[in-house]
Amino acid sequence: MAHKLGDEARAALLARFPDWTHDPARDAIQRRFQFADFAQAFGFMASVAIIAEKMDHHPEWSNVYNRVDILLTTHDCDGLSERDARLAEAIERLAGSA
Ligand SMILES: C[C@H](O)[C@H](O)[C@H]1CNC2=NC(N)=NC(=O)C2=N1
Repeated sequence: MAHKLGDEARAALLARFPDWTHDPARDAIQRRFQFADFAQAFGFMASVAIIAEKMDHHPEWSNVYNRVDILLTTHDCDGLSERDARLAEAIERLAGSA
């Protein structure tokens, strides 16, 4: 069972991922990624999808051409959990190598 982050842990997560913005209403973090073209964007999404499935933790996302908007939150606890931090970490790594 995922546990919702407390205030201190949430602040630490937000500090760790400065390129992500916090949505207080959802208790979620979100970020826009921009790629050279659709193929790059979709390849990134495919890589994220594989990792998300392995983690059993999935993004809420949308794609328009070369843009991918990702929102992370944990539905099981209706807010941010350590699972979101782990997935954000993996997404940042993939984006860095894209
Ligand atoms: C049954 C399945 O393990 C759960 O629904 C998983 C799937 N992926 C998930 N993804 C996210 N973002 N939050 C969850 O609580 C969650 N739960």
